[in-house]
Amino acid sequence: MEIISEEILGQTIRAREPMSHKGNYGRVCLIGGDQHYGGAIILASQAAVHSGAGLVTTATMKVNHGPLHARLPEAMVVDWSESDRLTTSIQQATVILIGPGLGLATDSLTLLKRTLMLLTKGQICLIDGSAITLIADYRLTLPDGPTYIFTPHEKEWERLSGLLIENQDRESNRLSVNQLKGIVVLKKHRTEVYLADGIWQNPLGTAAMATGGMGDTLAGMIAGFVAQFPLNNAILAAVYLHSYIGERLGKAHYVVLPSELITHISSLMKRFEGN
Ligand SMILES: NC(=O)C1=CN([C@@H]2O[C@H](COP(=O)(O)OP(=O)(O)OC[C@H]3O[C@@H](n4cnc5c(N)ncnc54)[C@H](OP(=O)(O)O)[C@@H]3O)[C@@H](O)[C@H]2O)[C@@H](O)CC1
Ligand SMILES: Nc1ncnc2c1ncn2[C@@H]1O[C@H](COP(=O)(O)OP(=O)(O)O)[C@@H](O)[C@H]1O
Ligand SMILES: [Mg+2]
Repeated sequence: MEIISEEILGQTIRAREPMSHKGNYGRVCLIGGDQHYGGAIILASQAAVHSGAGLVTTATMKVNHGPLHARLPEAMVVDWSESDRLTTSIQQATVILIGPGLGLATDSLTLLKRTLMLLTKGQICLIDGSAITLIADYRLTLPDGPTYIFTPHEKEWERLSGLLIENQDRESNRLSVNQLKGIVVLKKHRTEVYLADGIWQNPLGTAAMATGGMGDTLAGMIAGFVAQFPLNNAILAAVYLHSYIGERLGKAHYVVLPSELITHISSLMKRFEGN
């Protein structure tokens, strides 16, 4: 197992080409946020925009549209029950993130199944939060073609892999990840990233980050990073930077609010950008 270091940031985050435009920085479609968990998809969307994703569309329950737009006018919104618009948004996306605040209702399950069916080769699909629990509970199979990134916390990983938290050692995790045919970011105090060809551990992070919405924020950051940068490095850099900011804020704050962490992403990306 290798340890992620600060160099990953300069190796991954590139200075922008002067002649580039928003279309060069990825189209991210985020799907989630029911009547109880609108905050989760708002945080994920903010994190994707602040990480530099070129175009962000958020498909969420209609009740969340006003709150989302009030905080993040940069995002486009789609009513997740409008199936034609949703289909177009998914088809046009280079990166799809599904799960933050999606909930476990029948409509959420239907939405997840429909999203999975629409995915095509070359797209990157991040699966977080409720989407992980639904895939585990209903044993959904994922179509071949897209690249999948799962971002479970330990309990979600227990549901998905069948490994009890106390049995989640690296060898057992590796075997389960291999069966999933995806990348797994196993979130905990020292998050582990299971890539196809190696396991990386995040050396950063603090208990000041143990607050609702922190994982939704990471999911949005990873979505923004993989929309712009090469896959494996993008995941490692997003995981590292999320905790780097969390640790810094944690020195002066008892608890780090995800919405505060998000406001620091872009300035730190600028500080660490490589040529
Ligand atoms: N503002 C919003 O809208 C927010 C919306 N959210 C959305 O809510 C949805 C449900 O997600 P969820 O994570 O809150 O609930 P769930 O999947 O039941 O897991 C909790 C269970 O797992 C256990 N557990 C064990 N180890 C753990 C670990 N390392 N990290 C965390 N938990 C661990 C834990 O143990 P316990 O607390 O009982 O000790 C408990 O039994 C999802 O869509 C998410 O996006 C949230 O992001 C919050 C902010
Ligand atoms: N004690 C801790 N030390 C380091 N990081 C933590 C700690 N507690 C939580 N985190 C981080 O916060 C995030 C929590 O994710 P998750 O449980 O999915 O939150 P939520 O679903 O509420 O957004 C993960 O990135 C995790 O690594
Ligand atoms: Mg979560």
